[in-house]
Amino acid sequence: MTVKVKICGLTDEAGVRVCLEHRVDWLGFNFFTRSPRYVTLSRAAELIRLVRIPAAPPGCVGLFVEPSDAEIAEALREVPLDVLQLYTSAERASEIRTKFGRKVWRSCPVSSEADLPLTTGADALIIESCPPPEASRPGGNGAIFPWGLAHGWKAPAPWLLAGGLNPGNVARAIVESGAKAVDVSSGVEAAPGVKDSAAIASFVIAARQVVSG
Ligand SMILES: O=C(O)c1ccccc1NCC(=O)[C@H](O)[C@H](O)COP(=O)(O)O
Repeated sequence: MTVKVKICGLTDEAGVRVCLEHRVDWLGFNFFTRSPRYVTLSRAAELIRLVRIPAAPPGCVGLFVEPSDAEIAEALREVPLDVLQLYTSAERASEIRTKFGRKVWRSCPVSSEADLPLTTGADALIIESCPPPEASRPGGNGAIFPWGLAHGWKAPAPWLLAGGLNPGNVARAIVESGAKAVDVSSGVEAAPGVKDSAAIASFVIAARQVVSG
């Protein structure tokens, strides 16, 4: 089975276009205002208009950190998001899923086997490393966790592996974790918030060379 790929934190047309060329499965737009990858709702909507052209467009994912209902409602009014990626508790994720009738992916910080969730109110889970103590944001820090932790995990939902992946380590990460889908942001950038088209292309090619499951 070909591994699916999400490229997160897109901010410009060049990044979106290289994702389309390489048939990336999901594009991520970051609505956390303190992120170097933050995009306004209108900018995300503008970029998404570019991807509605192909016959099989990628899914569009909006990333939120502890969002209020009002924040989600406004985003959904302005941006045609397929998925809400949430940094929040399982209970709040489930509540948002019910309230807004939209697919919800919950980001779960993992540093040991005990952190791997066994239940979920979400449609999918993104498992990634815990933020370093000095971090100013809960994700997008480029930190990794021991990928092998996920191997025997009885995941309660489909899941994506994230955190510190890059073109040079993604193949090994897939093999060691057994992931069927991967998510990257800082590992395909030339500088925080500036996507590198060549790195995006190399990442997708490297991930898809691995046969998972
Ligand atoms: O990227 C950010 O600045 C960010 C801010 C707040 C919450 C999450 C954030 N990023 C997470 C992601 O972009 C991805 O979904 C994923 O975790 C990959 O992160 P990375 O380690 O940078 O590849």
